[in-house]
Amino acid sequence: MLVQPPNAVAVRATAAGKEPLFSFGVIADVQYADIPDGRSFLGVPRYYRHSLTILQRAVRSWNAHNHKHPVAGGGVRFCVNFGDIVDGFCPKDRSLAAVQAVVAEFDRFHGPAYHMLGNHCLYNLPRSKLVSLLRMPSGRAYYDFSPFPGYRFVVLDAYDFSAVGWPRGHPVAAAARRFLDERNPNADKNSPSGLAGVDRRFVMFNGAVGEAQLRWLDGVLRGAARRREAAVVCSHLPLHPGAASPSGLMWNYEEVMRVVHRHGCVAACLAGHDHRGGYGVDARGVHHRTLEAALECPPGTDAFGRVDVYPDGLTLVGAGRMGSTDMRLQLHSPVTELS
Ligand SMILES: Nc1ccn([C@@H]2O[C@H](COP(=O)(O)OP(=O)(O)OC[C@H](O)CO)[C@@H](O)[C@H]2O)c(=O)n1
Repeated sequence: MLVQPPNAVAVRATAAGKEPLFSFGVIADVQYADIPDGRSFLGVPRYYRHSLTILQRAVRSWNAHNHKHPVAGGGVRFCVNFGDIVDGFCPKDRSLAAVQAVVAEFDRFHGPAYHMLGNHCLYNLPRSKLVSLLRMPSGRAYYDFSPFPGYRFVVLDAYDFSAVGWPRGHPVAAAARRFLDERNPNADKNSPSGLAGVDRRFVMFNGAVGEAQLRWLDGVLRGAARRREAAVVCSHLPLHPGAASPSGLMWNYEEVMRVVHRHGCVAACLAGHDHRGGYGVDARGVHHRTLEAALECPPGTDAFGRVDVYPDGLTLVGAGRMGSTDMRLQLHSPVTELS
């Protein structure tokens, strides 16, 4: 059975020729640092300064769209930054200034910016400091908000259970380290060498949603389903093997997706982290879009986007290296049994 949110009633038109209900801006993996260009561990060029220019162009584009389309209730109402605001190579005495420089660019956007934590954020600054600098509305790194009647956005903390971002000796860091030791035999736990298929996700630069956050997610989605809201889940780490390389996935993506599928109200899961980007639809009809990184765009190129939300789906309008993706609503009846 197809379940639709209240404002989907009787509207089955495609995006063409229709005004969106509202739009939001997206950008991922800015990884800004005021340092010369470099390369990833695997040799992919990274443009640490140019990524800030891309963010500036993104903000100008979102603001200009609102100027051109001053639709009542519509327009680019907010933007979402999918994490890794600063790069791990940023000299640590300049981490704070780098994050502040990026936040200052988001402040030029004429609406709220919603952030999430990535591994590179946590290489630079303590999570409590980041939660405050990034003005996370709940005072913690996971939260939800409703930007438009009938819609709910959920932001996950993908490093809630992780070996990064917790002080040495912290019980979470110690437990996450034991978790990795049991699954990754390499001395360097950032290396997926020898791991096969989705087991390649068991590396230190990934993490998981912890038990308390899973219970919170269950409650938020239960409430959304009861109110017949359509939900969008935002996470630094991708949640579907069809939309990312195995080494980029969240450790417990299956557990998170069981909660997501249980309520039948999630239209799409959006993510960053896997810089090449990806897209797939899972067996329950949930769209998974991993966004291309700003960091790996050579000067003169871009990677950011705008998502137009229609009663029957979401359309990502990508700029530059961020491809456009049409995601029609396929919400299903809730799954009552865990599979
Ligand atoms: N095989 C590897 C890969 C990486 N590392 C080290 O791990 C740290 C994080 O890697 P990095 O590529 O910078 O992580 P990102 O979050 O930018 O990107 C994630 C991937 O794209 C997911 O698909 C860094 O210190 C690397 O040197 C490693 O040791 N061995």
